[in-house]
Amino acid sequence: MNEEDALKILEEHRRSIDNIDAALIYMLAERFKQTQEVGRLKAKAGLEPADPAREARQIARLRDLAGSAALNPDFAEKFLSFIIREVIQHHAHIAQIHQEET
Ligand SMILES: C=C(O[C@@H]1C=C(C(=O)O)C=C[C@H]1O)C(=O)O
Repeated sequence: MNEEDALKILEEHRRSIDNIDAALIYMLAERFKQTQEVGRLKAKAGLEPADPAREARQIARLRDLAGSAALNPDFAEKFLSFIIREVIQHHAHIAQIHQEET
């Protein structure tokens, strides 16, 4: 294959990759909207920011889904754990603000 043809194909792949990246950003934004609400709810009710039992269930489920989607389950776990760590930090921050206000 010559370079010109290869560059055309590369461009098509990259257009699709850009669409997927945009979808990921929108999906993450929606997820964080929900988790921020959960953080406020937990702060008001005095619940802990983290719920390790729920996380274990989510990780087991996503590892399973990853396996059937031909995605590396270790990567799926790392990715979800990274997001959850960030969410828990947000929850701890929301709880701290709530405590200072009451
Ligand atoms: C969102 C929650 O809070 C935390 C964050 C989670 C998540 O981002 O999915 C899951 C469990 C909790 O550690 C929750 O309890 O549902």
